[in-house]
Amino acid sequence: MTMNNVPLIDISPLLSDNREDWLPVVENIDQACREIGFFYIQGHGISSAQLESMFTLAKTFFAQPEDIKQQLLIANSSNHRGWGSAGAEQLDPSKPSDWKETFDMALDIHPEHPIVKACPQLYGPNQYGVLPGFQQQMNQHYGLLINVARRLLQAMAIALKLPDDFFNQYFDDQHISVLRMIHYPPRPADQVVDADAKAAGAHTDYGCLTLLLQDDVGGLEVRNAQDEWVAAPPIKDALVVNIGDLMQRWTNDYYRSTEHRVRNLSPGVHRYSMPFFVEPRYDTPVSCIPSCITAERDARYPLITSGEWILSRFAATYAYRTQDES
Ligand SMILES: O=C(O)CCC(=O)C(=O)O
Ligand SMILES: [Fe+2]
Repeated sequence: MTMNNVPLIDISPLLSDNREDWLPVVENIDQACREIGFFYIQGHGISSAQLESMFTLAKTFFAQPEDIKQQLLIANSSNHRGWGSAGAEQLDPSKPSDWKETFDMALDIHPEHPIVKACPQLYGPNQYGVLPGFQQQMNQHYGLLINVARRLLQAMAIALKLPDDFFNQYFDDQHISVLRMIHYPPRPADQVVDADAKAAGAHTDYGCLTLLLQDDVGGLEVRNAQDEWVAAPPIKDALVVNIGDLMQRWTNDYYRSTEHRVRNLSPGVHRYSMPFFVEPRYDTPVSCIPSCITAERDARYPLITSGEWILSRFAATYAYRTQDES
């Protein structure tokens, strides 16, 4: 049976002490990764109240005055942290800019730390601004999400016949996962957009996995293996998980990094979402996993490090970076 829609998987058995209980979940995850590259998870253990509180926080954050947010401009950050204004990120270069503002944070590491010296484009301090409790709440949520991600990565390692900690060994205290908050405001009334404009253009994600929390507005669409755009509507308290390009490469294209987009929203509607981009430490060697090199499929990709890969993708996506470079 092939999947036309995005399946829903209860991952709570992954917390069982009995390894046998994990296997059906491992299989379901593996199948979803191979067939559509997208699935919903429930039973992830993050409470409804916690998820709600994050939307409240996002609304409060983005409602701050423009000049306060300007002080956190991501374009002024050497390591890609902070606020991005509407139009800064263009996911589909052939279409008018996405209409959204963003806030990115990751592990907060002191500028003098050796890893920051080694790779200053990906490590270093966050910019939080002045909103009381913001730093704590973001970091707390980041901690909850990385734990869910680690559970999924362990399940994938088992499915791919690797040691349990194969992926997680690269998710120690120096991984480069990013928690992003997104606000899609209504487009200005006088902005001319063509009929197929999107709130977020069609794209794939760069990293290993993305765990997405979306509000109840809807609009997320996923391109399935039959090349049809299918809706991935909000399911209360579920997270949407998808495979990114780096994991596709690591699995020699067995796991699919699937295109997705966000439909243009109705006039006057605000949408909020929070992707957590799960990315291993910058020096992770990514070469095709042995169980993914088969009689039918030779290794398709040479070795690359996670950091090289991510930086090459940043350069292609951000207007402010390409402007800097030209
Ligand atoms: O806002 C959404 O629902 C999706 C966002 C997304 O795909 C991304 O930021 O990579
Ligand atoms: Fe995405």
